[in-house]
Amino acid sequence: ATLSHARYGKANVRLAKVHRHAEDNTQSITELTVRTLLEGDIAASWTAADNTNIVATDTQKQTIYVIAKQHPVNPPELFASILGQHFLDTYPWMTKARVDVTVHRWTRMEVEGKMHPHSFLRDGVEMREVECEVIRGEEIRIRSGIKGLLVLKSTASQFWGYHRDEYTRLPETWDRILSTEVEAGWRWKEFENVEEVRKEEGMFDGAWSDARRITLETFAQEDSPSVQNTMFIMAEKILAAVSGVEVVEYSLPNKHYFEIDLSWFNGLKNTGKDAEVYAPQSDPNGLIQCTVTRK
Ligand SMILES: O=c1[nH]c(=O)c2nn[nH]c2[nH]1
Repeated sequence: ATLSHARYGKANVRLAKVHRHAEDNTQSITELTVRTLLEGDIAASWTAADNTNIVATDTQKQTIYVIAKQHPVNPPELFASILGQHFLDTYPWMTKARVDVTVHRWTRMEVEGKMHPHSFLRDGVEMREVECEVIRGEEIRIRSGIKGLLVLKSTASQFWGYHRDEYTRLPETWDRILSTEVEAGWRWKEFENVEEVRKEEGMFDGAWSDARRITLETFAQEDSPSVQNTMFIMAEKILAAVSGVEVVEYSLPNKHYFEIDLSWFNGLKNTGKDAEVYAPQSDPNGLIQCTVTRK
């Protein structure tokens, strides 16, 4: 048998970094979940039970804490690049470091009309994501994204004109509830090295807030003819807004809210334009995905 591919590391490494701003006596906090995966001259551990070149996953975890202490953890794209490069610089037999960083929300509290200096709330499970690959002798590849952003609109969503045959039961609709949990990603141009990532670090936060704003605004403002068309418009707008991004991807579940026919109850109308009480569906869900490039 042949070992065709091998990588290993530590997943679900959680850390929180407190930033103390002496200038205005406020503090902020960044909470991350980090995953590292290393590749290189490590096959012997799998094939010959020789662990000589294995940097223990615990060592990788300890390294994450040290690098988070010694370097900025924001923007997460820069932190992931620094961490990935550290592994290649420190272990010459490693050829690739994949570092994934998830940023959890701690939104500053507003208390008595003022932004509180050191209190925050978790306003949603929404996460900011970064996937970074640092490969020896190649450019740094970074993909940023949003996950878990749950949205719903109660109208201005349609779905009609689709193929119909003997398998089709779904009635066409010009007015439905639309809900999805946004999973969006944007792939950056390649970076020569960590220094180039650092030089352009200002664009990552802007891209994330542009992508989030565009997603929410487009979702709300489009009288959507389908999930397909609306997500394509979102992707087009992100490409137009963020010059450093080359590819935008969306994966949107269609989290259905079904109308409930109550006509069995003395003819009670609750479908079509009379629909008010709906049945939210945990499953199954539609799943609509796309990749949109500049050209
Ligand atoms: O927006 C939608 N796209 C689809 O492809 C689909 N299929 N069923 N409902 C749907 N809604």
